[in-house]
Amino acid sequence: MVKVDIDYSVYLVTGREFLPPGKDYYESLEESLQGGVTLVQVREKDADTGEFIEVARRTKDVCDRYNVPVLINDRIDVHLAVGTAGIHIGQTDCPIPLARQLVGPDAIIGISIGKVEEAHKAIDQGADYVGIGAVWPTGSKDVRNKKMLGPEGVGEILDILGGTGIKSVAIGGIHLPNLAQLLHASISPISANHLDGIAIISDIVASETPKEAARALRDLVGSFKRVRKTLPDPMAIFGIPTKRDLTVDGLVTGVMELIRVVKRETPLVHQMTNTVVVNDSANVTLAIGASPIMSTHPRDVADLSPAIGALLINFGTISDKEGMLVAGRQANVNRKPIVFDPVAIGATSYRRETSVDLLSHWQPTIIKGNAAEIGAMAKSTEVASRGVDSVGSGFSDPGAVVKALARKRACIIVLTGESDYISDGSVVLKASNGHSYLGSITGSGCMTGTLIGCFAAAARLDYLSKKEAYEDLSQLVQGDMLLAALSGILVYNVAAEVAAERPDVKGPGTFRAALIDELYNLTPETVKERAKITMLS
Ligand SMILES: Nc1ncnc2c1ncn2[C@@H]1O[C@H](COP(=O)(O)OP(=O)(O)OP(=O)(O)O)[C@@H](O)[C@H]1O
Ligand SMILES: Cc1ncsc1CCO
Repeated sequence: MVKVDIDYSVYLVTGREFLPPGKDYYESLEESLQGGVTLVQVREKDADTGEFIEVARRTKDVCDRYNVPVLINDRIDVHLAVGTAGIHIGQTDCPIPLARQLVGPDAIIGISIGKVEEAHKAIDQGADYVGIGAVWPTGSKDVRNKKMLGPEGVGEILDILGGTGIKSVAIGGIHLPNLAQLLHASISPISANHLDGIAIISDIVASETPKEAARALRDLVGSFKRVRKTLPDPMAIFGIPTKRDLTVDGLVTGVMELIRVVKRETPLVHQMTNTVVVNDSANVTLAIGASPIMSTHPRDVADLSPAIGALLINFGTISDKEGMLVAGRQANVNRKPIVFDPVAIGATSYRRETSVDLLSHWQPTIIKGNAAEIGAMAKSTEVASRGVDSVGSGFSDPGAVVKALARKRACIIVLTGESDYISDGSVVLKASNGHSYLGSITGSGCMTGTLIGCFAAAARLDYLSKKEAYEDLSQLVQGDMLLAALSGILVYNVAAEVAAERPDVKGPGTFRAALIDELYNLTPETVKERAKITMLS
């Protein structure tokens, strides 16, 4: 098989030590090939040379029957003896230039990399593919002293590889439940380069049913790669090929429709939020026509996940981390949208660390924050915070900030303030409704997050009910999440304007009650009349 024809989608790395008791290695291998493994690497850490050659030879015999190439881990002599397709080497093994001299131009050479500098070196030295990892902690390799890359770290490396023709697979801690998260969140921010596949050991080798295990992984990777090829705009984060009308009028019509969907479907919105706003958030959810459930226990949130329409994670009083880890992961598995509100993230190192931890466990759909919070997420020093509040005049170019962060985090970004900015990494919207009273009540931003969650649930239901909805196994969420974010922002701010104009509203206290009433009474037509939206790109 020539190099360019090699399919890296599901790259099995063997490990006889991981076989379930009583399972024969060759039987397991054959079943995994039947399930759709596309490439095999023989990895024998303890075998002596004679045994390694024997295992490699028999592995190649089995793989030849499925037209699947075999690579050898580390041992160029074993590769030469058996005549496999190539080798895989580590950073401390034989250097690529010397290996190339030994194996010749037609053999595949792949190398493990975990850093940006190693990616540059692999390019310079002419690697055919790189194995990027470890993405997450893994039981199959000692990675205690290695930095876990997470999907975002993989994305940074993919940007370096973009346009070079070098293929890429990710490795380390990859399992079916986190695969869609990995594929989606590692799409590189600048060049929209994506993984060519995943390298898997235990999920296949340790399985009693390797055929089914391999098939499930292959179907998901295959679905992802197929869809990425056909996207009209690879920079649009969620890449949903719906016929979105990208004009201000089209967006407003979409918002009006989502308001109706919320009222008609009453989606259940699971909220893990802070103790300051929990009651107000439940009330705004009811006022708009959705149904709130506030729950934090890890077992309870896992049980709830299949039934909810969307999940809000707001770590304002930062006390339910365990539950947040479980709820977010389950939301990804069940393909439910997640709105993440990293309240006061810039204020303490504990909050920053918690955010890193949460976001390495699950992929958010929408991140919403004020200027200080979005600034901290973007590692910008332009805006300062005072506790939960943002201080100062904000970003000089807020549109550019939200767009870049949307690409970096592979999700929708919402920046709130006097004007709000929303981006999916491609489009940038500015929404200028609202009232200064919103800055004078506590939890104003938190309630915005709640409403965005309600509309994310509605957008998903709306998508699933339509004829053009299609099944993509790798989709992390379904539905127009840019529209959901815009809907939450518009509805909240238009209701605030109407409330503030009421003669009985004398200040923040009466405003707070009036705001819930006006959310309850709000019609799609009022939103259309008052919406102030500009499309910045
Ligand atoms: N001066 C203002 N004029 C118009 N709208 C505003 C103003 N201040 C805030 N808003 C609106 O209020 C909502 C919350 O935004 P804000 O940036 O105040 O959140 P926050 O600082 O996170 O709030 P909190 O920490 O109290 O939850 C957004 O929908 C935003 O558009
Ligand atoms: C005041 C406050 N403190 C933690 S969360 C919260 C609500 C507004 O963000």
